This record gives sequence, structure tokens and C-alpha cells, in this order.
Amino acid sequence: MGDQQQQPVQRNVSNVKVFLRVRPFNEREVKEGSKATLVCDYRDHVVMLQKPKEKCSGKDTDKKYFQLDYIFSPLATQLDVYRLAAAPLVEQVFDGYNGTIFAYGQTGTGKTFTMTGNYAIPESRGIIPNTFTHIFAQIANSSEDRSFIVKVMYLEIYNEEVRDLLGADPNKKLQIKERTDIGIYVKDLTGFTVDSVDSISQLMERGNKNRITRSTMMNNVSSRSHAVFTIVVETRHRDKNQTTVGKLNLVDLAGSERVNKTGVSGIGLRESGSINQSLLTLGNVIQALVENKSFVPYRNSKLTRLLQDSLGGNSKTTMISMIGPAESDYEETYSTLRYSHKAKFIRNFAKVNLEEGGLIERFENEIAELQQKLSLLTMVSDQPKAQKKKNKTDADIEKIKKAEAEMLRIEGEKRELEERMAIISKKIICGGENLLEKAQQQEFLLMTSGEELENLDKSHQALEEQFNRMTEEKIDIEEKYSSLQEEDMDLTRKIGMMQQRIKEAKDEYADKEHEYQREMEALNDNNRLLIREMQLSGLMIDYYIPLEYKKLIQNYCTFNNDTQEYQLQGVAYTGNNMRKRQTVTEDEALISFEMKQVYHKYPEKKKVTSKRSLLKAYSAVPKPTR
Ligand SMILES: Nc1ncnc2c1ncn2[C@@H]1O[C@H](COP(=O)(O)OP(=O)(O)OP(=O)(O)O)[C@@H](O)[C@H]1O
Repeated sequence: MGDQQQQPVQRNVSNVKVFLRVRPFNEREVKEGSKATLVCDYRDHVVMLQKPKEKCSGKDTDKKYFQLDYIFSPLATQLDVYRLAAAPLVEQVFDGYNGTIFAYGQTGTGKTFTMTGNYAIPESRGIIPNTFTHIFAQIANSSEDRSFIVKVMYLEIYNEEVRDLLGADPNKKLQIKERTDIGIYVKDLTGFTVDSVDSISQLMERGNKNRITRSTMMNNVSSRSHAVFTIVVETRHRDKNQTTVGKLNLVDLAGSERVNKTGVSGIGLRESGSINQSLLTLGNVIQALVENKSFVPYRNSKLTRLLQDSLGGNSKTTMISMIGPAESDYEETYSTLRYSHKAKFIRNFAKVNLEEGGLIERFENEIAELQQKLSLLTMVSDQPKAQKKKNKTDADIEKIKKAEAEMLRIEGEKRELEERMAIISKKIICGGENLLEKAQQQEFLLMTSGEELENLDKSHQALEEQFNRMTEEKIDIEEKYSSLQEEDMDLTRKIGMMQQRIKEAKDEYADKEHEYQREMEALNDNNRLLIREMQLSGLMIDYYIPLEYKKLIQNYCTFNNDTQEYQLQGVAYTGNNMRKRQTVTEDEALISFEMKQVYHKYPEKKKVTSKRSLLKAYSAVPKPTR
């Protein structure tokens, strides 16, 4: 299987999917009045394993919990198991992926029942025969620009020897080999190309007859070997000019067993030893893979070597673990659950297997060559026959005989070519070809309607999940909403405070404005008073002081920048100095000070009314005497 392109191969990383199937109580267990050792939570896929009463210590450890990918109850049908655990992998084989489904568990728990079942009763058919119907239905439903070759192989590992269940000699020991391009394979294993459900089913039945089984105390028909039924689907995608090859391994393991429980002896004892040994190695491989160890003991058993690609390699893998419900199987069930739970953590790296020059291409080329030969022969045989002469010579008769013999030979060769072409053409199945019998079609319909049910189930589940999600979202929104409400309340409170502050500021502004108006009015009043006073002073000066005095006085008047007042020079010559100085009370001084600052404050009438009149009180200018 060489990769067509040199681009890096895209690997699909996926964990091993682990399904659990619980077998119903069997006849023996019912007779013995066995108690159940399990309680399953089918919704959350959790199984609780309870220690038998006599072994209980009263501690929490008496109960063990395991979560798996899915749990099938004892009521689950073969189709339920097929649809959920197998169908998705079968479909991926058509995309060029390798897939492995293996049944694991203690002896007598239902591995063969799950993988093979009873072919004679359609509803009891197991995964392997249901896969046949699915594969051919898939081909019938695919587009016409696809062609397929389906090939099957069937082997068993018995006492650490690989045997070909479909080979001429089932006792012949085969060898497991490895190649970088195709991975692990069994050398000289017989492969059969099949073109119908019947042909593949016949091969399965033939192989099953060759499988070694034995009656034990635990199982009337106990498989003494691990069996691997392999279906290879080569798909030629004409539209993409690409060929993919997907390989599906359907594995029915022999069950682990306790010799004292199964009651085997002699050959059975040896079988038991090698079964347990290989299952122990399988457990060690699972352990090593889960712990990410650099060394994984694949080579310690034929089983693990053969399953190397399926465990941590190029494959999508599903494990179906079988357990019995009875308390008497507690230890074995515990062991199965422990390994199954571990297997969930194994990571596989599947890739699409692209094939260059696959079987389909080779067969198609061969058919083209055969067709060419056939048309040449037809041309020869269609050549006009020699004219019939009335009087034939011996030589003529000889010639005719030769020609007839040649014709016969050509016809024979033509027939052979046609047969060969028919055989080869039969191997290639075209997409859209209806390969299912009516009954099988009905079965497939049953499966698809089951699929619809499952889809309904899934959509119901999805709706439930959506509902839960929405409820969570609602709670989330409500929480956010209430926190928003709180925030809103907080903001409203802050806005109220701000509005209050704005109102206060506005009031203050109005007060200030009012005050300013009042001040302005006071100033204006003051100004008016001053003007009046100045008018009075001017009138008195003009009236009482002669002009020459006035000019004289003006000449003596200088403005003092420091005090910002007019001062009289040579006051010594004035009569005012001779006058007894009127004492200015503290109050008056204060008033005079205040008057400089606060104009709207009116002094009492009796006291100094203005600066100027204050100044006047100290005037050094003599009053004219007339
Ligand atoms: N889910 C089931 N429903 C009904 N019967 C079942 C179921 N599972 C198993 N059985 C019955 O239990 C018996 C033992 O089953 P089976 O042979 O498949 O076990 P096993 O695990 O393959 O055992 P071993 O490892 O010994 O080969 C069979 O008679 C089978 O029909």
C-alpha cells in the first residue's frame, strides 16, 4: 500500500473506544440463584461492581466504579450492538481506514455470540455477518464512478500457532511478518475475493467449522483459539483517480478462564495455558501503551503481534468487553473491567491508506488486454470463407480441414478469454450494483430504520443536551442579569448622587449669581454715592475755594503710588496742621479698612461714609477764610 503523494500523511488520532456488554443470567446461574454483582448507570455509562458479601470489608473499596464509552444492557439486541459499536468503523473502511473490533472477556460471557451469533436466525446474527450485509449495501448505495474489490481472510491463533481457517490445510503453521508499507501481515494466508453476501457468508461458515472449540463447565461451545476475520475493501475513486484500501479486523478472542472453574484437563489444559498467557500479554501491552512506555511487549505473543497495528498503531479500534452479571464471576469481571477501562486511554494513529496500482487497476488493465486479443481473434474468425468449388481436389479438402481446425482453436481461445474476463470482471464490483437479495434488502432497511431510530435517539439526546445547556445558560444569564441589576442599582444610586451634586452646584451657582448681582448693585449704589459726594465736593470747592487757591492746592497735591492716594506737600504751611488732630477710633479704622475691601457694606451715617470723606477728616488744606 504505497502512498501516492509524497505529502506528509495525515494521521487521525483517536482513542480505543470501549463498549461493555452485559450478558443476561444464564440457565446455570438462574438455577444456582446467583446474585448480581453489578449495577449499571446506562445514561452516564458507569458500572458499579460490588464485592460479594462474604468478601466485603465494609470499606468504600467494596464498590468499584468504571466509566466506559457505552454500556449495552442484557436486553440489547444484536442490531443495537452492531449499529453503535461496529457500523461507524465499517463505514470508515470505505474511506481507506483500518479498523479493528475485538471482543474481550471471560469465557462464556458472549464474545462469539456478539461477533458471530447464530447465522440461521437473522436477528441473532452477530457483528461479522451483519458487516457483510452492511458492506454490500454500502457498495450498492455508492456512486457509479467507484469500483470495489472485497477480499476476506480468516485465521486463528491456537496454542501460539497461526492457522489459516480458509486454507487447503488448516493445520499448516503460518508466520506473522511486517512490512513498512502495509504493516503487520500473515505470510501465505489465503485471501478470497467475494462479490456477494452469500459468498462471504459461506466462507465464514467454512472457517467457523475449522475453528477449534471444546465443551467446558463454563461454556458448551468454548472457543479454544483467538479468531481474526479480516475484510479488505479496495475502493477505486475514478473521479479522483485514487485508490484507497481499508482493512477491517473482526476479532473473537478466546476467553480467559480458571482451570478449576472450566474443569479442563489434558489438551484443554495446554490450550488454557496459552490462552491465558496471550491474554496476559495483551493486558501487559495495554498497560505499557497507557503508561506510554518506550517498550511495548507486542512480540511476547502471536495475538499481540498480530494486533500491533490495532493497539497504538494505524487503526481505529473498538473493544467490546463482555461480562457476566453473576457474583460468582466477580474476580474475572473485575479484571475485565480494569483492562477495559485502561484500554480507553490507548491512542491510535489511523491514516487513509492510498494504494498505487492496486488490484482493481491491475484487473482492469488485464481485462483491456484480453478484450484486445478477443477482437483480434474475432476479426480472424469473421474473415470470408474460401469460395466453395464444385470439384474439390484433395489439396482443397486438406485446406478446408486445416481452416476448420484453426477456427475451432480460435473459438476455444475466445471462450477461454471470455471466461477469464468474466472471472476478473466478477471480482470488481461497480458502485450502484444491487448485490443484495430482497430479504437482505429488508434486513438492511431494518438496520437503516434502526439507524433512524438511533438518529432520533441521538437527536433526542442532543435536544436534551441543548436543553441542559440552555438551562445552564439561563442560570448564567440570570446570574449575570442579577449582577447587572445590582450594577444598575449601583449606577442609579451614583446617578442620583451626581444629580444631587449637580442640583447643589446649580443652587450654589444661583446663590453666587444672586450674591454677585447684589454686589454689583451695591457697587453701583456706592458709585452713585461717590459720584454724588464728588459732585458735592466739587460744588463746594468751586463755590468756596477761589480758583488761585485751588490751583495752588492742586500744585501741592501729588499722587502717592505706594498708598494710592493724593498727598499734600508742605502741609506745614497749612492751617490744618495747627488743628487738633481728631483721633480715629479703632472702629473707624476698621471701617475704613473694610470700606476698601467691601463696597456694598454701608457704614453708619454718623461715621465716615467713604474713603474720600475719611481722607477729608485728615485734610491738611486750610479752609479759606473770608
Ligand atoms: N447477550 C446474550 N444474550 C443471550 N445469550 C447470550 C448472550 N451472550 C452470550 N449468550 C449465550 O451464552 C453462551 C456463551 O456465549 P459465547 O460462546 O458467545 O461465550 P464466549 O465468551 O465466546 O465464550 P468462550 O470464551 O468460552 O468461547 C452461549 O450459549 C450464548 O448464546
